[in-house]
Amino acid sequence: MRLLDGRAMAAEIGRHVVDEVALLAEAGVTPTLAVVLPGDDRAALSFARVIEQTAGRVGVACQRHQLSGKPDELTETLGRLAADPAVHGILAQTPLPAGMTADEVGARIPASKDVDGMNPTSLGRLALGLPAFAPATAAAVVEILRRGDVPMAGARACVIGRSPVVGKPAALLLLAEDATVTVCHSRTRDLATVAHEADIVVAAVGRPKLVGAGFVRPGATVIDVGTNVTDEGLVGDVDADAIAGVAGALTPVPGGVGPVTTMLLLRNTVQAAHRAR
Ligand SMILES: Nc1nc(=O)c2c([nH]1)NC[C@@H]1CN(c3ccc(C(=O)N[C@@H](CCC(=O)O)C(=O)O)cc3)C=[N+]21
Repeated sequence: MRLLDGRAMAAEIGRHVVDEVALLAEAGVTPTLAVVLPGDDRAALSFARVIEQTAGRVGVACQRHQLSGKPDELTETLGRLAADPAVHGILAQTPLPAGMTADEVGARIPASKDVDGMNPTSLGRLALGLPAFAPATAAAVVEILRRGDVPMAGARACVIGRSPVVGKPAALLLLAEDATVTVCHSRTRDLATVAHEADIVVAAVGRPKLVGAGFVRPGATVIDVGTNVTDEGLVGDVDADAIAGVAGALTPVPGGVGPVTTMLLLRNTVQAAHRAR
């Protein structure tokens, strides 16, 4: 089984990001990303730290806005960041405060700063195949397949998970690459059998080690989007040991989708800064 090295791919993308940052610096602009943490969440906090570290390496400025979980505070913060000309990109991390939906939150992020593709307009444009910022995690899935030379056109892809920030946009992006896409979720009957049909399996459900050997057709490519923070550390949605003898290729956790997601978020921020000039 081939391992798809997300760290190496992120480093390669990062070299282009650094060049773009240098062009902005000549114009006196520092690309700036605001990371909003709506409440207390381990996965969200560790993502914020990873973003800050990576941003520092490529020359993107990062602001962390840690909130207390109150919906009003989130609304107010997003309004302020939307109006601030020094902020080029806004990431509102999930999980969101209870009772708030991703589209409701996304609507408060102007499309021009919507570097994680949460605005309903961004998602609608994605669905229509029009240019828009795509959610970074979903974009990372396709970026890894492309850089890993995994053919998408005509391939059968199975996306497990239908969240607005990962599963749904990943399905749209795979469709735009001419894959034949099946979207599975918690109510799917015979999930393993459906996944077993696929050439590409994308696991984005947030259930540690859900995807075992029975889900994977011999030689299939498996993209593990899961970043479950457990007592054993960071664990993916895929049982890597169980599928090692079956899959053709796999993204490891850590070191797979995560680093590419982070770099694409920064690339989007730099692009937003370019467009704001
Ligand atoms: N609107 C929104 N968009 C997100 O993309 C989003 C979110 N909300 N909420 C939280 C989760 C979590 N998430 C991670 C991304 C990368 C790593 C990452 O780079 N992890 C490293 C390991 C880091 C470590 O070792 O701690 C890796 O996989 O190699 C982790 C977690 C994005 N999320």
